[in-house]
Amino acid sequence: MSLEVVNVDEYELLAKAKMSKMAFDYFARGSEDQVSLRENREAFSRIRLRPRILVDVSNIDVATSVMGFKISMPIMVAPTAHHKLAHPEGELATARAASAADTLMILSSSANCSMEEVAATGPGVRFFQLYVYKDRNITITLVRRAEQFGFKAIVLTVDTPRLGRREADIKNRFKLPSHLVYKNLEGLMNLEQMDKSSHSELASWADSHFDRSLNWKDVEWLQSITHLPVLVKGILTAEDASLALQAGVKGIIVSNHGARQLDHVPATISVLEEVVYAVRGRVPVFLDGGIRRGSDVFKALALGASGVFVGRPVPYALAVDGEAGATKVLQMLRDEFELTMALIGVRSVKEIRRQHVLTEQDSMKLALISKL
Ligand SMILES: Cc1cc2nc3c(=O)[nH]c(=O)nc-3n(C[C@H](O)[C@H](O)[C@H](O)COP(=O)(O)O)c2cc1C
Ligand SMILES: CCCCC(=O)C(=O)O
Repeated sequence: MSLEVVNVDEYELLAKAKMSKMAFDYFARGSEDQVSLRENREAFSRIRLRPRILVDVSNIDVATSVMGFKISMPIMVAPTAHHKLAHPEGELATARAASAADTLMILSSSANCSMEEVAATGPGVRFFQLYVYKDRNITITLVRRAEQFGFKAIVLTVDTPRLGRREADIKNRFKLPSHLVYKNLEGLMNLEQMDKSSHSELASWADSHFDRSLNWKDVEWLQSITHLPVLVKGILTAEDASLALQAGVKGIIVSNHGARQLDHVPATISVLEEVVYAVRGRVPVFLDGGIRRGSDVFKALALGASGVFVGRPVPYALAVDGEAGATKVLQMLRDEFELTMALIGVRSVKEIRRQHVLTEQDSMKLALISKL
């Protein structure tokens, strides 16, 4: 297929043309009124860049290291469920693309491929994303498998005691096609068993199986059953960042679940700095939500993130062009990030500074000071 895709967003339109309405809406939409979904993007556009000129940028190094693992760039793959809805190779194609880009991937616990299958695609730095189910033995088994199949950390998603209200899925009566399964959970639970209170099978499934009682004590419990580092994904406030540190987590992902959970929460890029401030360098802070350009990556790093994760663009690109599409998404973001660095006058990730960006709050403060 000769397609000249020149930016990440173009994959969304191409994917829409290829996928069923039910599948596309599942990937694309946020919850309720899509306020946070829009805001995740718009908040990036309100941040301005402050380039420095006449810096020798003939050599630029975008490589970094995340929790002790060297990767080629601070751009990684977020856990998104059901990649076989996008492409028959599912998460296997994603894993190959992440490895080829020499970057890190988080495998969703709701993937259509198992940890074992993903591990068998070859070497790669991979974390496993965990939901905690009512039956704790399932969680223990998943953690053991993550250890066994070489996953390097557990990413506990903490913003989903219940599924957010995704009205497109309700209208479309979202249902996973019968040939696709929650591969990591096969044999561990009755996958058919769910209350039918919602027209979305996803919501019914989550509401039947997710443990709504999950709390900070369980974060400590999770760490007590594994030697793998535990990160929490879904922190949006300084208060919770402090509690996460008290609970002993090894990393924090600032995330609003791609605006699919509580609507009207702020964009993740708008709250990153308060979390970074609360954490004060004790553990790495990452961000996901609305990353579509290399300049978004730069802005997140300038505001204190150690790296970012990309969600929807990966399944969109898979739908359009399989593994090659996912590879291209990572390559385009990397190239744009490198170009942004060059035009801003920084040569390595370490040289990115807070002074390279101007937020709305900065502008307000400057305006106030100038009136004094
Ligand atoms: C289709 C889809 C499925 C997702 N599945 C999961 C999941 O299984 N576990 C999880 O922790 N987050 C999940 N997320 C949230 C992503 O990890 C991530 O927070 C979000 O997609 C980032 O925003 P972006 O899509 O704007 O890049 C999902 C998001 C989408 C869009
Ligand atoms: C049952 C959870 C499905 C995956 C998920 O987290 C999402 O669709 O956002």
